[in-house]
Amino acid sequence: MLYANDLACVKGDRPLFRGLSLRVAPGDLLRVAGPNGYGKTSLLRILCGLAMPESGEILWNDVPINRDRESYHRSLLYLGHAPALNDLLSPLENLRFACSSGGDKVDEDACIDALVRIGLAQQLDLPARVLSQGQRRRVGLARLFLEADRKLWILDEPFTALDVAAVADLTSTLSEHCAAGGMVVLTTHQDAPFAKAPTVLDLAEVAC
Ligand SMILES: Nc1ncnc2c1ncn2[C@@H]1O[C@H](COP(=O)(O)OP(=O)(O)OP(=O)(O)O)[C@@H](O)[C@H]1O
Repeated sequence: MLYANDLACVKGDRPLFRGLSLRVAPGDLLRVAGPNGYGKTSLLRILCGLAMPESGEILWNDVPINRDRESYHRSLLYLGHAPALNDLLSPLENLRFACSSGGDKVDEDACIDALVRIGLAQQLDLPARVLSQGQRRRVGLARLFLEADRKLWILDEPFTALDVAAVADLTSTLSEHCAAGGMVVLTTHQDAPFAKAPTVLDLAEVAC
């Protein structure tokens, strides 16, 4: 379970939010909402341990995340808002690199299956620089099929640039992860067709 208690965040000299607490239990899908610049990405990076809050603490299974970062990061998959691709590498090479740098053993056939499943069968060997924005997004999202054993998925704008069918597919994948006892925290500015509406945390309510 992920638990954040009384978080405050300051960027530069500007306080973004304070008094923010949240709890994400197995099966939960939490949508972090709020206008541009209210701190959604900042919060997700804090929850991942990539940035420090001004105050407050974050616990994973009752242990502060900075006390056992390795175990926390083994349970976590974070996809940032911009697909981090090397333009010179193919989708397959990018996916293998992303998985191996995350510490996972990389099975080439599984990577190919994941890319085919996400709709990139025709683009497996193209350099990433020629991919469309939606295809670039899909390369990153293919990790979801490879890392389902990571309980907590933290996803920044995962629906951006996806077409209607891909949005529906991703919605199903996220729902299935939660139904299997996983947890999802995401940001999005668009409505996605979840069968069960996510819990919403609106940063406008804790903004400074
Ligand atoms: N290093 C920094 N120094 C100063 N300000 C920063 C820094 N990093 C982020 N900010 C500011 O913090 C605010 C929150 O940024 P953040 O990316 O978390 O917002 P967001 O809610 O995710 O926005 P969007 O909906 O546009 O993606 C913005 O006003 C941004 O300019």
